[in-house]
Amino acid sequence: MAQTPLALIVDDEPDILQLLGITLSRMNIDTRQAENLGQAYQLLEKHEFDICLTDMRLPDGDGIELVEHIQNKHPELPVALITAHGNMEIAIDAMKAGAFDFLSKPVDLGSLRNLISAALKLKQTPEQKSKANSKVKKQLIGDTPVMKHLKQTILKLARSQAPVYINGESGTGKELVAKLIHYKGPRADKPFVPVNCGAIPSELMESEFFGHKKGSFTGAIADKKGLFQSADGGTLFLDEIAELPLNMQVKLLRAIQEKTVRPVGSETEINIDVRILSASHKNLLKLVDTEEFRKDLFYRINVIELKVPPLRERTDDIPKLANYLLEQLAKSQGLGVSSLSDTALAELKRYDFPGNIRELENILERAITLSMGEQIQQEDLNLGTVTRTQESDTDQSSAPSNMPQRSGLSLDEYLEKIEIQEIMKALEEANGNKTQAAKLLGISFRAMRYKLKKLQLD
Ligand SMILES: Nc1ncnc2c1ncn2[C@@H]1O[C@H](COP(=O)(O)OP(=O)(O)OP(=O)(O)O)[C@@H](O)[C@H]1O
Repeated sequence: MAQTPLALIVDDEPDILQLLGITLSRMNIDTRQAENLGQAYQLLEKHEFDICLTDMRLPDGDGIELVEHIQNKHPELPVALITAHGNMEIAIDAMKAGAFDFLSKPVDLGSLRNLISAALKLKQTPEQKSKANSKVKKQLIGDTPVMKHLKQTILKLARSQAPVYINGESGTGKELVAKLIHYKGPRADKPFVPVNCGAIPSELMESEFFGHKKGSFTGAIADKKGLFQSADGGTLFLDEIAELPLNMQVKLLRAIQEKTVRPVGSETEINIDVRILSASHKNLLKLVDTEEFRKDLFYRINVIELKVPPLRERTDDIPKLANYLLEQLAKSQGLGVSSLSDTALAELKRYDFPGNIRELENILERAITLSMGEQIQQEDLNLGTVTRTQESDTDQSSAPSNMPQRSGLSLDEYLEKIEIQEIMKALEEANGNKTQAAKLLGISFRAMRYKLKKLQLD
């Protein structure tokens, strides 16, 4: 029979200790209680706990000290902080220090139950772990020190409920990192819902995120669940979060803080339990400075920031990554696995990869076709743009050698010509997919649509 879980609760108010003790025992959880840090440290030495709940203010210190102590001495033990209502700053500090989650006073029973069940799931059996792992079809390849560190951080963050903001250039693997954080954590058996914030037309955003009632606007022919509800119990991944219009940022912040949503046209709020992961290739802090991104939302989603390095900063990963991608491509095309000649590999190691791993995938896919089943040669890679042997490593703004001639054109006409050339190139690389092409160019989907129209390319 499975052992009854054991919780450590730390609070200097005997009434609260008693209340939490009774509540947890109704959930079949045994408790040990401490009224201060000193007692908590002693109990931690004596027992093997499954979860710890601590108040912030204690007679001999604060809850964050306890979080830090547990991080150092018992890193496997999930600890949650109970904070005064609305004190988000402390909750965020606690999560930065390694708290698994937080609860606001007065403690809501539903939230407590969700928190406890997520914490207990961290003690997964090896079978449960491998079942969850099998849901991520792709692996994060890379053995360079930065990638090793990234993989370790992912495992650590998977155990927490803290919001994580993933920053990195287009195609570096931000979505893959988000998926791994979800599937390696206690929410793995609930949905992972990715959403590209730049691809939803602004007039539909509220209904997409929060759902709508039938008849609430023209076209609302039936009730519709929003993305938050679809992700309930799991993770909502807000990709390209910098593209959210300001009015939507306010609504999103409210939903995250209150843990409720109200579908368009509905009178009632619905409770939701969703972990928020977000990503962008832009510098969000700069957008906060220029007031294009709300500071309060920035601090709420950016409790932990994770950087995914560009491929050009870890060229030693290229051989392994290329082989892995060639295997994946062979599988999806039902063909034999191609290999790369030494010169082709050397050429890849010199290339700059502005589109990172997604670009490497595209290059290899094209090269497989060109090599017609033989070993892939340097010329099959067709790397038309500048490689790092031709230009210095640091000068990333250098122009490709196939720039159009300016002769006779005004500056505006010339710039337009370059714009058309770059857009066409990105569209070709993305096989005509506008969302992906926009990503390669580092612009929003809306900006892409606008440019295609303006330049009469659509
Ligand atoms: N380290 C890696 N190992 C193996 N495959 C990877 C790795 N990183 C990324 N990929 C693959 O590269 C492709 C692009 O990755 P992903 O979509 O996660 O990037 P992204 O940073 O979210 O891109 P964007 O900013 O354009 O949304 C995916 O097919 C992904 O599986």
